[in-house]
Amino acid sequence: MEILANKPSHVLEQVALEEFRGPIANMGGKRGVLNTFLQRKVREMVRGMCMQLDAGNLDWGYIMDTDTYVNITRLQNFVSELDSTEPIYTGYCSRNIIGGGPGILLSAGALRHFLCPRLKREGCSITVRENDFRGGDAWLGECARETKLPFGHCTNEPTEKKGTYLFRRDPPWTERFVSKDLKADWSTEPISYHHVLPNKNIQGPGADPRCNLVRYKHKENPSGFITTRCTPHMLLIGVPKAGTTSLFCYLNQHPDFIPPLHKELHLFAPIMAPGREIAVKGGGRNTLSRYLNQLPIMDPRSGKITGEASPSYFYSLKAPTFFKKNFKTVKLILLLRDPVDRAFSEYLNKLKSPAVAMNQFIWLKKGDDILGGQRDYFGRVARAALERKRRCGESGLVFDPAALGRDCYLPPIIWQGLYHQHLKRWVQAYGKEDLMLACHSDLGDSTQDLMRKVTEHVGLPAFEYNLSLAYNTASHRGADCSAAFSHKWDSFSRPILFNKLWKTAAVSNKTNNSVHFQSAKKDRPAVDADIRGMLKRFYAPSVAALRRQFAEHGYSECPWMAAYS
Ligand SMILES: Nc1ncnc2c1ncn2[C@@H]1O[C@H](COP(=O)(O)OS(=O)(=O)O)[C@@H](OP(=O)(O)O)[C@H]1O
Repeated sequence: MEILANKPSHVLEQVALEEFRGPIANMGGKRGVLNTFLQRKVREMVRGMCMQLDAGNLDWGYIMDTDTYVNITRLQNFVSELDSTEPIYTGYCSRNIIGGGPGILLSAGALRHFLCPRLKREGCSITVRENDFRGGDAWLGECARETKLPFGHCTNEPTEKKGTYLFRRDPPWTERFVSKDLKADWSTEPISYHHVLPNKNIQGPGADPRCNLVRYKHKENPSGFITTRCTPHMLLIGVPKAGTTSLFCYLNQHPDFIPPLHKELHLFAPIMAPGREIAVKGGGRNTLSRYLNQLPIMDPRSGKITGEASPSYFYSLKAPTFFKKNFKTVKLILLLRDPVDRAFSEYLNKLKSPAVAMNQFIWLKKGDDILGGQRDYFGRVARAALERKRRCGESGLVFDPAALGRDCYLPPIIWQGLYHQHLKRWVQAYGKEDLMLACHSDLGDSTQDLMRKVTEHVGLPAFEYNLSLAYNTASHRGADCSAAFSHKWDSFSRPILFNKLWKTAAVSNKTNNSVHFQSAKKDRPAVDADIRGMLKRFYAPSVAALRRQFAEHGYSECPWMAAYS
């Protein structure tokens, strides 16, 4: 017995497209083009089966796409109880056709006596409709009706015993989203299911526990389908200017890590004002779905994970509990840098843009020469921070730009170094097994060791990273290396927002990114010794509190901490 499992090969698609280039160009509406292509594709697949039949090579034909999972042994068992000379047209029965997703089974009888003679004569017509989704399965359904080929052997009809669905519309890991009466018994593996990534190495329906599956409806997907996503399994939560770009870009090299649309998706963006949570871009109810659309689509059986790096999360009041509740399997990483070096790096970065600098060093007056130099401006920031702390007390300092007029305002460049205030929320929500604390200085000579720990922490197999370059350094600023890794996406896995936002940008960035944001690990200008002294005095109590937190929760200290006592 031969089953011709007819996945659309590139050749077949090419043929369909080549033949169709003219009509497609004249058709205009996207749906119409898609419908026509899909219908044409299935017609070519059935034609291929007819040729095999004529050559005496076919008992059964099975039409499926690259996103269909099929257990061929189960399929063979299923057909072994049927007579291939009978006209059989079956699979997932949907109204009066066989739905295409999980595959369509056609017997030699159905092909020989119904479909093939018709295709050889006038064929079945291709329907072009603009606003109606009519895929290849609908075409085959109409063709079957025209030729009076009956459909049957449905295993998903309401009368069937629960759990006998053999051709399923969705993979087992989406089961919990399916309404109760449709729930199947997955202990018996079905013949096939739809909505998987093409992955030839996968056996069986077991899902990866690292995938925390969520289902949501989103506007961006033109088909309007409900979508499932794994929430990020890894989050690099901070701190800004601690080498987060390098760490994230190194991790992107791992073959089992699939990158998101770009670094810093910013589900929370509290930098300008902790407490005033600003969920960037979109806002409101669509925020989470927009966020998820920037993540790749993961097959939970693929052994791969995704994650993202938004250093501002560390300062969010809501993020720790939100992630705990909604991103259930998440592994967090926090890199901490000496707060004075961190502030200086931020200062050097913000100097690039006077407008941003104005925002950051907000107590400077309009007309001040912001780009004047370290001694003037970084020094003024340091002096003002100390003076304000003396006058207002640490608890009296305000971080909200709404309080700009008040003399106790402390701008982000400084308050972001008060780590102890923010760490407490994270250690309350997460234990050591989920929250990894590391030091910026680990990115020096011991980067390989740091990456080994990171890899282990996020549950990936060991990997030898290329750590020769550093990203986002003072001489080569830029926070995004995802484009350099976008080859890891295929048409299934790539983030939905990719199409909208990145179509052209990604292509032009691809080459740029791999060189532009990288440099040799160079020294940047040193912090002036007096200014360092001032800021050290400012941060000393905070670092002391941080050390107590580290001790209490069993973390190893960073080398710079002792220098603050
Ligand atoms: N491998 C390695 N070793 C040592 N230092 C490194 C490395 N990679 C990045 N860096 C330094 O980290 C600073 C940038 O940090 P981030 O990428 O976290 O910045 S950002 O918050 O994403 O903008 C930036 O610090 P400054 O140069 O002091 O500005 C980078 O030089």
